[in-house]
Amino acid sequence: MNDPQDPTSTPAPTPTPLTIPTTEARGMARTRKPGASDAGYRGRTVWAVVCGALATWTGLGLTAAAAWLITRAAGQPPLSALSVAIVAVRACATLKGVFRYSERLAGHDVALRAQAAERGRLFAALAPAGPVRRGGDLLSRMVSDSDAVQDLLVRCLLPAVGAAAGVTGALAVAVWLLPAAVPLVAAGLLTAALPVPAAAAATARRWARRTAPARAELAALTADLAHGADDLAAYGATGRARAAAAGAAERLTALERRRARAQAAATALAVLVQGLTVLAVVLLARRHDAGQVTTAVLALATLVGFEPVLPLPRAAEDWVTARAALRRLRGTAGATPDSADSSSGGLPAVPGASPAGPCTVRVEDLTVRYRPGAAPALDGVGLVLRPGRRIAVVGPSGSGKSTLLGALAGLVTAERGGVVLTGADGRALRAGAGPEGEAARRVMTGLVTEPYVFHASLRDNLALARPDAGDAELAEALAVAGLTEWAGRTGWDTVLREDGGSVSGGQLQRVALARAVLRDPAVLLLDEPTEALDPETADGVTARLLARPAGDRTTVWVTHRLSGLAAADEIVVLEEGRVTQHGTHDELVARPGYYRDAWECELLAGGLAGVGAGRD
Ligand SMILES: Nc1ncnc2c1ncn2[C@@H]1O[C@H](COP(=O)(O)OP(=O)(O)OP(=O)(O)O)[C@@H](O)[C@H]1O
Repeated sequence: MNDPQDPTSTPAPTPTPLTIPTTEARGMARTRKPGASDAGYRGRTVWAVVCGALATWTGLGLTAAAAWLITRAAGQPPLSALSVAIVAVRACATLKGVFRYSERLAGHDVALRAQAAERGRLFAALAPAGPVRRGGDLLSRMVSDSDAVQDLLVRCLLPAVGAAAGVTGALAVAVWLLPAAVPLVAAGLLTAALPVPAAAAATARRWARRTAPARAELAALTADLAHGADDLAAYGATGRARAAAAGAAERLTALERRRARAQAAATALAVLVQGLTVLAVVLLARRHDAGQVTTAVLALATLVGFEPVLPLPRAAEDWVTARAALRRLRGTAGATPDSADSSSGGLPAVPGASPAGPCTVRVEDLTVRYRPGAAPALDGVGLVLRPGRRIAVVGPSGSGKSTLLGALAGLVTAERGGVVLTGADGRALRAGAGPEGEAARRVMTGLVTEPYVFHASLRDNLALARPDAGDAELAEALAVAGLTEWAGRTGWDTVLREDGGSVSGGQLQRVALARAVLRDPAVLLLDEPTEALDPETADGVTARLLARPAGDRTTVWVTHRLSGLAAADEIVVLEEGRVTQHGTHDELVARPGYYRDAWECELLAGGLAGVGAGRD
């Protein structure tokens, strides 16, 4: 989705496959020297700019020479008197085409390379943060905003250079032929080149503010239509939802039409200035008795000098959009772990770096309230999660389990207290937003948001969590999630659908789980990893998760299902936002309370009777 708060946000284009580098490509990317590619960009950009200017000047030369040739030829002079002009016309015509072609080639080449590099940088910045961002947002930034890098050069910089060349060329012709016309030509060209584009940019900003809410509304209704299609059909509400989306589309179209009219008015104004300037130049040349040839050449050179200036209002509008997109891209990269390394977050030792070695997590008086006045979702929770422990969090629905995991992942803001992660090196980080929180999230993350599969291959969907993972590690993560057989049938390189349409709910959940397992952070957070699975599969996944050698890794997982929790080192029971019980399975079933009641209910439900009998 686009950022509805950002007025210059543009709708995300049709999703294209999210191409995540394969192992080999990632290797190549690592070995490429950044300095070499930067120098390559600069060289190509300079070449595009030079060719653009030369194309404009040769175009001017072509018009001036042709005008001179035609008006001189009217007087039927000897052919030899025209030969230089004939050669000039041919040379300029050929060179103009060559320079324009070279400009387009070099410009688009560097723009597409820069765009690809920007997407690579963005991906590299986002991937280590783990599965904490929604795919739509990621895809929008990968596809839509990184287009801005391309637009900036092709639609903004090159037109601006062309306009500057046009202005200087036309002024040079005026200086050469009729210096008295210079102020007039300069005034006309600068009016079309400066205030008109500035006005167009201001108008673009104003209209963007008006269209952004309409676009956000349409995006939300369209997403509802796509993602909620089954529910809408089940309740006979598809027609209503379609009508609402169509209404939003019409409102947006009406606004866009008015915005296009404003854009056309800016271009028309520039054309009007062009016409008036040429007319004024002709009148001035006549007053100075400049002669037919001079008047014709001067008028046509002025006319052609305006040509590269006319696209400037459009370029100014594109500049507004591109700048906003670049700001968003910088914001994304700025909030990523790589850039977080440059910020201290008020901590000692290496600024912004994650704690090293085994990590201890202290949850101190954690109180979370989603709305002022509402009951707290967490109320003074205090816990110490030691390295290497496997800790299950259980409790009734709405007791605050997901909120606790969200707070550990730094996705939930605490009203009071907080979560502090301390590494073996003594370095402490507070979970939350900002660079410090990002650094904490690098080592304390996992499956904490709704599972999501990207429009990418199974391999790339997994590699999102660890781009440098080898095939053996990918296969191991899949095995823990119980997806080995499915992966064998589906194929590692089959593209999965972004909306999860090509995988079942349970498979989607397990792909996300495999991703979290592959990431293998020091503190692995899992929010109901077996939620969408049948009891037998869920038990298998839990058993494999708990059977993995823990080492120093702490695993915190939220679950409703108590089967298998005998293997957990600790069980935390949350009720109404408070920790009411804390101990091992055996300790908790021996005490009256929520855990024993829930355990007995599970046994009575029948599915676990065998497991319970086996244990006892
Ligand atoms: N985004 C939110 N906005 C407002 N209230 C919320 C939000 N998320 C959770 N809550 C409220 O906070 C409380 C705790 O919710 P939470 O999702 O953490 O519980 P839970 O134990 O994970 O529940 P479940 O087992 O049903 O997933 C609930 O009363 C819930 O309604």
